[in-house]
Amino acid sequence: MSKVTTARLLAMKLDQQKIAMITAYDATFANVFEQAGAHAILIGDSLGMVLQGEDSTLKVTVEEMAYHTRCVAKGCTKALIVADLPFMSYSNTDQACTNAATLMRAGAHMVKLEGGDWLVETITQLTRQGVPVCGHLGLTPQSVHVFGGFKLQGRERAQAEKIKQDAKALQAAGIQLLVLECVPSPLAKEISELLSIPVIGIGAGPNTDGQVLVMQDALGLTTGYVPKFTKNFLAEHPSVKAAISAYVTDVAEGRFPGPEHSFN
Ligand SMILES: Nc1nc(=O)c2c([nH]1)NC[C@@H]1CN(c3ccc(C(=O)N[C@@H](CCC(=O)O)C(=O)O)cc3)CN21
Ligand SMILES: CC(C)C(=O)C(=O)O
Ligand SMILES: [Mg+2]
Repeated sequence: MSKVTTARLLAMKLDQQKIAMITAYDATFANVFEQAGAHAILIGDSLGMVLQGEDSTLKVTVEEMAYHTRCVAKGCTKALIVADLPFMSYSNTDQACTNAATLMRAGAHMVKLEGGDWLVETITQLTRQGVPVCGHLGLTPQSVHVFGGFKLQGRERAQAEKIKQDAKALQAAGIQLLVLECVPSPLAKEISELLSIPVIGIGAGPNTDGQVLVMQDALGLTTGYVPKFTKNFLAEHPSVKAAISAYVTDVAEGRFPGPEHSFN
């Protein structure tokens, strides 16, 4: 596999080849995952939960994200490296630019931020200044206390319409990738067809342009409550590399996610 760029991900959407993304937080796993064929590696602020043991992502700092981004970047030569801007690190355009610069200097190729049309100006500025941006809609974990828990989003008609409008606004502002988390499968399908950029789902059914999973979930290591949209690929495979290769091919061939991993 040659170097993955945003242009390559767009070409994959047009060719109906599914994109496989997975989180990683260090050089060792990032390297194994890219060898296993993952197209993109996400340094997710989920590290607050899976590495730090917190019950939300809210305490994660830009410095912590930069440290893990540096670690991942050392282990990767091919995958697209996407880093989350953490909670309250992009409250205004200047703050977003400063913090995005820190993550890009740490080795990210793209930054991800959670939210809808209120981010239009921020996305416009970031992209103008050379920072590729990934959006994140649906269940945005940084808003867990607004939602009252990690709950499915977009079930009601008005809520679904808002997510759709936000997706269009973010695309118009310049995002090159969108993560759609925990929404009904038909809504995710509709948004994936509506947008020209690739849409990566998690708990969003099989009809998106790709999938993302938290690595601890994909390897069956998550303690406590395991979200229904995850699958332990290590259960049926002899090594971490084989497990993630299976994830990549199951996504490519439409075997993952199945109905048991999706909300209808
Ligand atoms: N291990 C792990 N996996 C993740 O996917 C993940 C994290 N951590 N931390 C950051 C966020 C939080 N996420 C979560 C966490 C829990 C649910 C969850 O419990 N979902 C319920 C849906 C409940 C409903 O029906 O509304 C589920 O059954 O999956 C969803 C997303 C996704 N991200
Ligand atoms: C669950 C994914 C999409 C994420 O944002 C993270 O790992 O932080
Ligand atoms: Mg995140």
